[in-house]
Amino acid sequence: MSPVPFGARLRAAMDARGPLCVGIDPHASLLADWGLSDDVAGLEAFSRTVVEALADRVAVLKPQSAFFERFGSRGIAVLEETVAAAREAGALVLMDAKRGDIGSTMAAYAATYLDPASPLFSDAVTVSPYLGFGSLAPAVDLARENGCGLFALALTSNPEGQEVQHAVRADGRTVAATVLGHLKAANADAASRGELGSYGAVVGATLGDLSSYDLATGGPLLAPGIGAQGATPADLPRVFGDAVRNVVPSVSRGVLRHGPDVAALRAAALGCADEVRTAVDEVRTPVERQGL
Ligand SMILES: O=C(O)c1cc(=O)[nH]c(=O)n1[C@@H]1O[C@H](COP(=O)(O)O)[C@@H](O)[C@H]1O
Repeated sequence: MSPVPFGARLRAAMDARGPLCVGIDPHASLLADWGLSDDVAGLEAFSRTVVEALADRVAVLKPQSAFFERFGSRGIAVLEETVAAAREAGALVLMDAKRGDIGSTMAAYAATYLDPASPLFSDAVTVSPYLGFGSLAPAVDLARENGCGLFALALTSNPEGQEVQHAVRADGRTVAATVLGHLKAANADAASRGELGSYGAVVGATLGDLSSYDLATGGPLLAPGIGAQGATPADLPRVFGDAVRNVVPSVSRGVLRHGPDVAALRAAALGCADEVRTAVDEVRTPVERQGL
């Protein structure tokens, strides 16, 4: 039997738990604020607390691999435990690794995150299309095979991204629009079935008006930048327009700063998910609001 596609699983999770992704970003400064040591023991305590607080109630958890990798193999071991525990508790895990390389190497990255036999197997992974979208083909294929998803960097939340992503090609399209076009093609099958696609774009919530871009890729739009980078849930309709229905807002420090108290972490995440729901409801028609 073929696995349920990631897009369908994500839609179900967002409907059930609210449209929110919380990042697990164990910054050294957060470890200190939580009274934890800046070492593997601190990393482990931090990650376990976030999973305990949120994995059974938010739609998506997004461990940021860099903060685990900085502790070497023992940090990766904590990452493995974190992914497994979060999935076990019912969250979808989006590994934030932003991988990208030539196709033959990309196949190994794809196997790392999207092969069920891998200790880092996740529901989805962030990828960089800046070696050419076609170089991601092994990840696109493996994701399809295993019911996983990808989130390709299209319009990132950081201002430096513009020099690459807004660059205009010889045919007049921007680089970012080209990435969005590839994702739309990859999601076409799911769209023809009326389902959310499994191939997402990363589009920063910090970017202001994006009406010059076709964000209707048929897939999810991961929107980092809420909280510490200055965007708020109320900004989402203005930034994403009608595409806001497919937005998965992502917040890391804005929620994590409420730890280590489990109840406070939960309250922060659920409060944020409620704010997102309210903002998204603004652009829904009355018929959609009644679920008709
Ligand atoms: O792919 C991402 O998640 C990502 C893309 C992007 O454009 N901007 C961005 O901030 N991120 C990640 O989202 C998280 C943002 O963290 P906060 O600023 O603390 O909410 C970090 O882990 C970033 O690496």
